[in-house]
Amino acid sequence: MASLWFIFGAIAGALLVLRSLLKNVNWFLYEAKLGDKQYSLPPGDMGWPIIGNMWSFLRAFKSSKPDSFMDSIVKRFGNTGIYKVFMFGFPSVIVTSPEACKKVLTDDENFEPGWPQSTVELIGEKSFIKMPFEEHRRLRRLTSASINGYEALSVYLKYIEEIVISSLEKWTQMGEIEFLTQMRKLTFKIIIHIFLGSESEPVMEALEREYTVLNLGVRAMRINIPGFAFHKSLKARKNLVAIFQSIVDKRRNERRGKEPAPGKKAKDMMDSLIDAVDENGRKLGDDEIIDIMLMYLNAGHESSGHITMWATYFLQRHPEFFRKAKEEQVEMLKRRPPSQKGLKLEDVRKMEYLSKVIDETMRVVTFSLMVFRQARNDVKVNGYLIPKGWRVLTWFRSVHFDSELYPDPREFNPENFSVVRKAGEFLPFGAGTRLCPGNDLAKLEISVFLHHFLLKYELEQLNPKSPIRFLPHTRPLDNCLARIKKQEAA
Ligand code: HEM
Repeated sequence: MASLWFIFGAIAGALLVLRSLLKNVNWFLYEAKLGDKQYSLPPGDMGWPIIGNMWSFLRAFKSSKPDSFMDSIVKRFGNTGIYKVFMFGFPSVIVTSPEACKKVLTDDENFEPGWPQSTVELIGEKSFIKMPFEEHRRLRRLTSASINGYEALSVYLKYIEEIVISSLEKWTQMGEIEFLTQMRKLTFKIIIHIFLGSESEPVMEALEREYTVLNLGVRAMRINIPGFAFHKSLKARKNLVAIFQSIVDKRRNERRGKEPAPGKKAKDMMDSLIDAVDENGRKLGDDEIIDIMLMYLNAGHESSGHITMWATYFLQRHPEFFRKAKEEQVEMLKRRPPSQKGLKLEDVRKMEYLSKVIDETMRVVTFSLMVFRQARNDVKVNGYLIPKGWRVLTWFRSVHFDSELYPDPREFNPENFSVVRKAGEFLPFGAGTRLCPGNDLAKLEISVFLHHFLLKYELEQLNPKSPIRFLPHTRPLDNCLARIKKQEAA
C-alpha cells in the first residue's frame, strides 16, 4: 500500500516538474534571450509552448463571457494596461488603456502592421495589411479618394437610399429572415456598386458566398487540414482570386479594344487601380490589384452589415431610445422642403441623436476586437518595454468597456456619447495612418438604413434569447432570425 502511495506521489511530482518546465519554454525562447531587458517587460504570462494563451482566449471567446479572458489577466497582474502574452504564434504585448492604444496606433516610426500569418494569407500579401509604408501611403490616398468626401458620398447616398427602401419592403414580404444575413447581402451590394460598378447578379452572389466562408477562418487557428475553418477559408480565397482575375481580365480587354464597356459610366475603384502609376512609371500587377480589391470589399461590408443589424436590434429592445431616435427623424422630415426627394448628405449630418445611437452600438459591439502591430524597435509604453519584433494587440474591447470612461459599460445607452470623447477613448475605426478609410461611408450607410427603418418598420425577433457568438465577430447565433414588419401606425 505504502509503495502505491509512493508511486502516485512520484507521478504527481513528475507531472508538476513537467508542468513547470513546459510553462517556462516560452520564457526560455523569448524572454531569457533579452538579457537584463527582460526585467522591463510588462507583467503577464506567456502560457504554454506553441499555443501560448490561445486556448484561454478561444475558450473565453467561445463562451458567453468573452471578457473573462482579460479579466483574469488583470486580476492576476494588476491594472497596468499592458501585458505580455503569447498569441497567434508570436510573443506579444496586449495594450488595454486608451493612451497606450493611441500611442501604438499613431507611432509609425516604432510600429508597423503585424497581422497573424493566417490573416495575411487570407486577405493577401499584397493588400494594405502587409504593404510597405510608402506604398501604403500612395495607394491609400488613391483608393480612399473614391469613398471619402462630400462629392463621392453624395453620389452614393442616392443608390444607398434606393436599395435600402426596396430591401426593407421586400423583407416585409419574405416572412422569417436571418436579419444579419440579409443585412450583409445589402451592404455587400452597396460596396460592389461603389467599387466595381455594375457587376452581374451571379458574380455578386458568388463573391458574397465566398466571402462568408473566408471570414469564418480569419480568427481561426491556422490549421490547413480538410475540415478546419482555415482550410475552407483558403479555398474560398482561391475562388475569390479567380473571380477577381476574370474581372481584371475583362477590364483590361475593354481597354485594349479602346471601347467603353456597354452601359459603363463613371470610373470605379478597379479602374483607378488599373490606371495607377507610381513616380517610377510602374503600374500595379494583377496580383496587387486583386489583393487590394479583395481587402476593400471584405472590410467594406462585413462591419457595416453587422453594426446595422446590432443598432436595429438595440433600438428595438429599448423602446425609449427607439422613440427618441424616431422623433428626430420625424422632425427632420417636417423641416424638409416639400419639393425635396430623398435624403441629402446635410440631413444625415444633422442626425445628432442617431449618430449617438450608432457610436454606442459600435462601442458595445466593438466589431474590431483588436488590431495588430509589430514593434520595429525596442520601445517603451506605459513605462514597460515592448521588444523589437514582438507583436502588439490593441485591445479595443477593454477601452470600450472601461467603467471609468463608460458608466455601466455593458449596458446600451446612447447618452454615453453626449460627452465629448477624448482621443483614444473611442476607437471603433482605429487611429493614425491606418484609420479606417470607410468610416464616413459606413456611418452614412447605417444612418440611411436606420432613418427608413425607424420611420416605418419594426423588428420582431423570433428567438430573442438566442445566445451570442463572439468569434469571428459578435453576432446572435441564429443570425437574428426575425420578421421585419410595418409599424402599426405607419
Ligand atoms: C462600422 C463599420 C466599420 C468598422 C467598425 C471598421 C473598422 C476598421 C478598423 C478598426 C480599421 C483599422 C485597422 C488597423 O488599424 O489596422 C479599419 C481599417 C480599414 N477599413 Fe474599416 N471599418 C468599417 C467600415 C469600412 C468600410 C465601409 C470600408 C470600405 C469602404 C472599410 C475599409 C477599410 C480598409 C481598406 C482598412 C485598412 C486601412 C489601412 O490599412 O490603411 N471599412 N476598419
